[in-house]
Amino acid sequence: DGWFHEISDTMWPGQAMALRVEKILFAGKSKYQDVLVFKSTDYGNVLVLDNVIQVTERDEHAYQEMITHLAIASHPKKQGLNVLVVGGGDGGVLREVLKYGDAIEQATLCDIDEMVIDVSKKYLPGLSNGAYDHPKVKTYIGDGFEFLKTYENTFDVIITDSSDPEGPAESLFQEHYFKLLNNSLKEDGIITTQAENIWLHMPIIKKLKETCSKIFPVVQYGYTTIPTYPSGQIGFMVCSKGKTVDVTKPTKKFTKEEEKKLFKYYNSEIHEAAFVLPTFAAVELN
Ligand SMILES: NCCCN[C@H]1CC[C@H](NCCCN)CC1
Repeated sequence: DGWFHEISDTMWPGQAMALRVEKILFAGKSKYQDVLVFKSTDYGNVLVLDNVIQVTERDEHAYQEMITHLAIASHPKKQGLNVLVVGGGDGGVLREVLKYGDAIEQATLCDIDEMVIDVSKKYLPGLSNGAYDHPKVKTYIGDGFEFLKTYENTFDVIITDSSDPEGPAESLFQEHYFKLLNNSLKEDGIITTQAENIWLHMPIIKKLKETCSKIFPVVQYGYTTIPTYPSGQIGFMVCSKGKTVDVTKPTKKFTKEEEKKLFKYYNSEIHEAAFVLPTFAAVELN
């Protein structure tokens, strides 16, 4: 019928986001998952993995900016930042990391699926926006879980930009992974992970917050609004290794002019507002 329907009986039963398809641009199978890219009539190009919408050109900033800046903008360190992205092969998070310019010493990305990086560069070039060719960027193809085991006390910020718990990213939701993250962080280090939707996944979010709270002194669930993810909202678990770090307050102050130039979604007010929950979620998570 010329429409893509994001149907999942397990992850979002009885509902589905539908996008009208103008043209299929790529359809293939990587070592890990089905990869589809189509040109939509109203949301730009769309990347789909195993029938789950990952990014659309029209609304991807809402996710990429918030998962990145809730962490980096609240980090106490302002120079020499060493940032790792686990997953995020589409390159959007990497683009956001580089907006800190000279404050970034090194930006590393580790994604398990090279096909995602290749098709994103080709069909959604605005996401990485050249980040993969930046001198401060290093890219690894591999399992983020294994990658982290080789780094101790190395990163100031680790962003886990993963797909859903069902599929190749399953291990990135387990307690052991958060222990690895903690071990790879320097003091005062901050992590953010994709942490699901309050309308659909309260049990997963609650479990994730409990798991993180065993390991990190600071654990906060913050969220963004985004039309093409199920129920139009998705959150991030933002944790700090430093108990005096308040991840709900940006320490990096951009001017209003800078914010208008740099971002489509993020600003210092929405940074704080992102952690204010509707009552049905607050009673479960606070
Ligand atoms: N760099 C952007 C990748 C974004 N990952 C996606 C985030 C949404 C998710 N499905 C919706 C999850 C439902 N709460 C798939 C992976």
